[in-house]
Amino acid sequence: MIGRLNHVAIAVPDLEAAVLIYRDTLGARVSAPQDLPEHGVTTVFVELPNTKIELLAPLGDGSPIAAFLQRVPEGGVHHLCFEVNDIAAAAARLTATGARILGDGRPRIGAHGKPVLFLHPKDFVGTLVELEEA
Ligand SMILES: C[C@@H](C(=O)O)C(=O)SCCNC(=O)CCNC(=O)[C@H](O)C(C)(C)COP(=O)(O)OP(=O)(O)OC[C@H]1O[C@@H](n2cnc3c(N)ncnc32)[C@H](O)[C@@H]1OP(=O)(O)O
Ligand SMILES: [Co+2]
Repeated sequence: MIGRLNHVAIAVPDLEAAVLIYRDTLGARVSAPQDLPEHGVTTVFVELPNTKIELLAPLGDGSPIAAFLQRVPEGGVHHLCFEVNDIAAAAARLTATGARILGDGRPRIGAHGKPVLFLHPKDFVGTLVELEEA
């Protein structure tokens, strides 16, 4: 069911510092920051030949990454995003197995303008999983 690895997300306390590391120290191509108020994050994408790294900083009150950054103040790997062809079919299959979809269970439009949903890390060997419709 899952296809390509769309991105690996890293939650960071300081987006500018993280951009310097990826752009200047590691020499990667880095996008401009994008505020996504409906997701409570600001994102920067690092473009690699085979996938992307999503740098995530909290935006506004009640950001879903706030508690994570309290636990890991220096930042760390936050989620993996896999592509699926049909997100409604993927959601139906996953809920049938008992996996928990986070939020209201319905896909929302993600950073690439496509529907995304998130799966509870406790159901996926301790890793928060995002699915994005390809
Ligand atoms: C726009 C976009 C895009 O790419 O298109 C994005 O990615 S937006 C990316 C930001 N949006 C999201 O992440 C949306 C989905 N995420 C959420 O709803 C939340 O972050 C949760 C995953 C529910 C976690 O929330 P929070 O940390 O406040 O809850 P909590 O403290 O009760 O955590 C419950 C348990 O899950 C663990 N836990 C929390 N976050 C985790 C993570 N990222 N990876 C692995 N485990 C994690 C905690 O340690 C805790 O374990 P213990 O019970 O053992 O202590
Ligand atoms: Co993501």
